[in-house]
Amino acid sequence: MIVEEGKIKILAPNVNLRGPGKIEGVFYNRAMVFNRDTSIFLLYNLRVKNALDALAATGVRGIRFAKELGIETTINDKDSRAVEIIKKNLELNNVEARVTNRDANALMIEEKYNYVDIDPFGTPVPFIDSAILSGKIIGITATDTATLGGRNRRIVRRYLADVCAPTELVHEIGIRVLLGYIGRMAVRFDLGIEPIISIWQGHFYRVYVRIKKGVSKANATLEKIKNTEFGGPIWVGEMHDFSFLKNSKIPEWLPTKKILEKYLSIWKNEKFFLFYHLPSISSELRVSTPSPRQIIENLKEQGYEAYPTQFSPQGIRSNAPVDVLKDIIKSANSSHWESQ
Ligand SMILES: C[S@@+](CC[C@H](N)C(=O)[O-])C[C@H]1O[C@@H](n2cnc3c(N)ncnc32)[C@H](O)[C@@H]1O
Repeated sequence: MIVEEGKIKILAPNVNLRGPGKIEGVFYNRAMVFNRDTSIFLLYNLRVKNALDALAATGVRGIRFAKELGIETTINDKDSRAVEIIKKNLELNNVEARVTNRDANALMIEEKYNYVDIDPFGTPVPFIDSAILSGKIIGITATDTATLGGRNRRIVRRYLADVCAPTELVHEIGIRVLLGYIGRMAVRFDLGIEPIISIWQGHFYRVYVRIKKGVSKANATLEKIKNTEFGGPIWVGEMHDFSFLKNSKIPEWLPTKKILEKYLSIWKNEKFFLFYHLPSISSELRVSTPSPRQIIENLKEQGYEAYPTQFSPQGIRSNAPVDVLKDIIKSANSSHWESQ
């Protein structure tokens, strides 16, 4: 089957239209178009010279790097059937890239890249050490979201963490477990990390991280990894690079441009550690939940910062203390009844 994505066409022997699934063989996952678009978005704005698509399957991501961005790309998969498909797909798109048939870890230990992409089935843990050593910037997908968020506490230890969060916070905690893990692995090599974008969409997390050399960067990274009331160790620093996001542009041709626009408008201000979940606070107060937009306005009127979050349409990120928020919710409820 031939599928189109962005500016390329892909010969895909197995196509998965929804969710991560467990299809055998070389497969193309339609549910990951947004995931791939975020890497095109990042590299379009960072303008790197070379990149490694370390776990490539059909090669769709790496071929997009080469064709859409003109990046010198190495496309790798340890499965020789995948490598055959990748070569055919390069021909199909009339574009060149280096294709390798190696174990990704062996390749990354030997070679350095401006950007390294790790997009495995399930957990990225087996590839993180070598990705940190190979890439100046790394993009990591994790589809083991239940594990990372602590819903499977038995195996969250895979990330050397122990967390337990209320349902509404599970995905932010999960991303912070992942960032915390990458950070702790980096500091062992006297390296530090700086997140550029952190993403949750349905069944995956995706983080883009700069790897910074030096003891001071490693120390600064450790400062941002702590135990919290929801367990740990987790990343407690910012999840995004706001100056990068502020100056970034979305390429016109991305198939999920509209979705990315929505996310970007949220990421640009997605500050602070965790968020307030309005329905939880309202139910504690036994009142109804006002609209998040109204609460954000009220908080701003009182001089606080307040923003939406990608993790919940009913969530608000703010530097206001919870009591201020409770007062606002209560008065929103009484003015609602007065106006009836
Ligand atoms: C989820 S798929 C990659 C999907 C692809 N990045 C995309 O965007 O469509 C994971 C791929 O990793 C490959 N793989 C698994 N372990 C590997 C290893 N140790 N070294 C290289 N490739 C590996 C598998 O053969 C599979 O094709």
